[in-house]
Amino acid sequence: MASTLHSFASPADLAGSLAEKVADTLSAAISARGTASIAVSGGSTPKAFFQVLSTRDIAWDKVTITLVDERFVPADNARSNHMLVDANLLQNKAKSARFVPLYQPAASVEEAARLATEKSAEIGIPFDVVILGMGGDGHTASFFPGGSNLATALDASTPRGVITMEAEGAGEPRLTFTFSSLQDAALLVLHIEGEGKKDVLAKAEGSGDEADMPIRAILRRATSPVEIYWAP
Ligand SMILES: O=C1O[C@H](COP(=O)(O)O)[C@@H](O)[C@H](O)[C@H]1O
Repeated sequence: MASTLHSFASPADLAGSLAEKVADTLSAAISARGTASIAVSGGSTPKAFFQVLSTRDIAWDKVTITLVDERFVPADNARSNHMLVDANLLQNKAKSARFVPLYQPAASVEEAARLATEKSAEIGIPFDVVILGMGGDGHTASFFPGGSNLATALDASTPRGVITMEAEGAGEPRLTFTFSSLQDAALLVLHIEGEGKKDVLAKAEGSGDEADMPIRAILRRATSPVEIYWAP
């Protein structure tokens, strides 16, 4: 599917524009169905965007927020994506939104993935908004090069849900929605910042295997247009 690059002069300009686009999309879904859903990424990039989005005046009590992926750590661990969302998005007006975590205490990461699949099934299909990030290795969500379940994660025929992923570059074991869960969002966004990430994107947009740069699966096969938001 096609992608569109939206470039901004600064991360602050990007955060304001993306927050407005997301708020409009969520509000339209609420007007149409009475509810809305958004799956966001963690890492370091989205913090400013989360802070601006949290101040937007929409019916947050009708919005369900979840994560596209999570490290297999509790929410009080500094590596937790839940912690990042809690501290920066579930604040201000967005405090009244419902949050569905991917991590929960379980005997194994596989059991945690099963529980997360069960819990997230209530959110509804497709997501209204998905915000993806991208690592310097071309991973997105927790689709890491060399990942233990990468082929399954990227296979369009894999049922929607949360699966596990382990990879050299991932640190802890991961919980990640599958490609099939994310790729048909009403608004599908790739949010990256910095010159380095722009170079990674250019490489990903070139030829090569999806397994080497898994973001290629989204760029090449997502059903929804990919809106790329970039600032230096
Ligand atoms: O580990 C992760 O990395 C990616 C990219 O993070 P960034 O800090 O380079 O923006 C992130 O999208 C993903 O959610 C996270 O688990």
